[in-house]
Amino acid sequence: MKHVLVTGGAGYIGSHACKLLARRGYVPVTFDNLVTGWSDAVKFGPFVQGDLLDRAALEAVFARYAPVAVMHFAALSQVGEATREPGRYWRNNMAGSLNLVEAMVEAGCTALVLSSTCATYGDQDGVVLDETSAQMPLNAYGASKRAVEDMLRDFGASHGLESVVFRYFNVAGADPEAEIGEWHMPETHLIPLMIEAAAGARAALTVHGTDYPTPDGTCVRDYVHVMDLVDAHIRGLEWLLGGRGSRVFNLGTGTGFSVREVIAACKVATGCDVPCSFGPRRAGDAAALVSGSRRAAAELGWSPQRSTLRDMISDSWRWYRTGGYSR
Ligand SMILES: NC(=O)c1ccc[n+]([C@@H]2O[C@H](COP(=O)([O-])OP(=O)(O)OC[C@H]3O[C@@H](n4cnc5c(N)ncnc54)[C@H](O)[C@@H]3O)[C@@H](O)[C@H]2O)c1
Ligand SMILES: O=c1ccn([C@@H]2O[C@H](COP(=O)(O)OP(=O)(O)O[C@H]3O[C@H](CO)[C@@H](O)[C@H](O)[C@H]3O)[C@@H](O)[C@H]2O)c(=O)[nH]1
Repeated sequence: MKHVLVTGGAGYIGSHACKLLARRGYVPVTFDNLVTGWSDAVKFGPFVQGDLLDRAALEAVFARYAPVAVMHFAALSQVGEATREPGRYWRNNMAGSLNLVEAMVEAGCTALVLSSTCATYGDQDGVVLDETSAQMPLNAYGASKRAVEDMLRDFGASHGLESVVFRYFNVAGADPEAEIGEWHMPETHLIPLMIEAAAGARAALTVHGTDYPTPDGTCVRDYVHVMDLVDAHIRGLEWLLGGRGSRVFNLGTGTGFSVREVIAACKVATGCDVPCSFGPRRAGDAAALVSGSRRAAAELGWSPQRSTLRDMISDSWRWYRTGGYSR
């Protein structure tokens, strides 16, 4: 059995990756400190509770499981928090990833799939964002992710570390079987907050900014279903295990939706009104982030199957109605 080390496997995207890895015959070994994750989300393989900043804990996990590759999801990832606490973001995301990569090199594990983000592109009005676009992050979150990408290039050149870097656009939805889903405490992401408002668990959704240079004044994002996203990760893993070398891929559908459009789709998918209030812009937000690349389709054969607003919202709604990890 091939073990794959999944950092952040107790989190939203990492837990969905574990489910798909297990289904495809791998043993996902979760390494997570539970800073934003849930032990209840670790259902598909062994769990090692540990911190990326603890080098000895990382060395122990490589010695025990000898993973063939690493999927590296563990990070702090809230744009607003990163703007308020840049030091925490640089330490966790950058220093933590350095520890991980050094432990990999020492253990002779040379394949890494990285969660990066379109937040590394920053706010490039009117520019089609593909993998060759300039990276000009607006906040410590995006900057720390760009730095990890740079670090991987150096470790590739000097230590033979091969990496597939995925720059995700906005990830949404949940396991259609509602075994796992998105559950953050506190929640900051649009779709789960909107669902709480639709369910009456929150007084209203605050729309952050209505004066952006977009067709309806609210921010535009490219939403991709978490199951489609983790399917790309398996393809990236197999690309590396097949010896095809380091590569960067955007993961988005190429279609952008404004906050107002997502709210309208929520009303249709759930049959409930979404009470809204309208507030100022949120610090660190770009006006529009939409992928302009077909590289993942062309080279990995990736084809999103559930990334419609209807499916993403319906799957999140179903998961929310089961009670999440608060049950
Ligand atoms: N959700 C999105 O829309 C989105 C978009 C782009 C990129 N990403 C990236 O995808 C990855 C996963 O995001 P998510 O939404 O699942 O977040 P999440 O917060 O649900 O999961 C992150 C996991 O990492 C763990 N973690 C954080 N720091 C750690 C450390 N030092 N040591 C061990 N574990 C640690 C947390 O406990 C958590 O379980 C992140 O790297 C994020 O930057 C997410
Ligand atoms: O209560 C809310 C929450 C969000 N938004 C807006 O909704 C959009 C999406 O916000 P959110 O769901 O918080 O996602 P992003 O801030 O776009 O960030 C996500 O997507 C990035 C890539 O775009 C990733 O890097 C991050 O990890 C991930 O959190 C943004 O325009 C927000 O301003 C609101 O209007 N009200």
